[in-house]
Amino acid sequence: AWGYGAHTGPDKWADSFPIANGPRQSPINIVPGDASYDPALKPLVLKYDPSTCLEILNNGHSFQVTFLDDIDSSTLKDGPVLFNHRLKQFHFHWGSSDDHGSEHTVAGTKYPAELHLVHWNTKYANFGEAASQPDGLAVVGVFLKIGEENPNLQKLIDEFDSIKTKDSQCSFADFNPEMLLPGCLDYWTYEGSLTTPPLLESVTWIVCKEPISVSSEQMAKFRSLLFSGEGEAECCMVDNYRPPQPLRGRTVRASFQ
Ligand SMILES: NS(=O)(=O)c1ccc2o/c(=N\O)[nH]c2c1
Ligand SMILES: [Zn+2]
Repeated sequence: AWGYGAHTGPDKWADSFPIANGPRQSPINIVPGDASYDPALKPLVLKYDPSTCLEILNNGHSFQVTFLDDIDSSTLKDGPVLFNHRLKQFHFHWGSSDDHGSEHTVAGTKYPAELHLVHWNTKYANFGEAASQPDGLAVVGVFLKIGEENPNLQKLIDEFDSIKTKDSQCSFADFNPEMLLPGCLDYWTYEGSLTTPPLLESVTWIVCKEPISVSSEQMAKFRSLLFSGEGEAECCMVDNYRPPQPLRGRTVRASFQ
């Protein structure tokens, strides 16, 4: 099975998932100077309902908070997308130290972590269907930057003792992911893919320019989660990021000047 280790990591994914070498893979290095400002891009409209928050889990690749997506209560509209999208889950990617860990980079700058809010286009029946369509998913990426302790991230960290090992989960309610968004929703957008297998080329990426804060101590708590399952040799969940992939002629648009 795929992972982030020497024998299972990103350089090996193409063996089982040949699309890894496809024309619209993610993440990418965003070069602000090369991005083209598009005045036609609308402001992002993110409306999240905390009552749709279901559980927090460790899936062996990251930790994830999943949402009830059977009605239009937590949605993404406008921005670069033409249709309404529903929030399915959010998760993170991070490094083994504070100087790296994000998937996207900005002019080569690596952030210590990156949040992904995963939404699916409601013109399709469900996430699985949407994930196989070129316009099926919209993922909002938010960078984490070392600074003040983030009380909203702390609400997630406080659950980590219950989800330390692979395939553990616990119920988690009334969390509003809006609290994890930066104040300014200026973004870059481009057509890309899932950054983990199956690496499907179905994602409109929406990467926020402004990071949110996380303290170094909070990042250390992220690194206390385990890739390994209960009763297995402990393997710290760190460096669960794919490095930037070739742009292959794609245009990155900016919603701001
Ligand atoms: N890391 S990512 O591109 O946001 C992402 C989002 C949703 C995903 O679902 C997946 N398998 O079912 N992989 C995956 C990666
Ligand atoms: Zn992700």
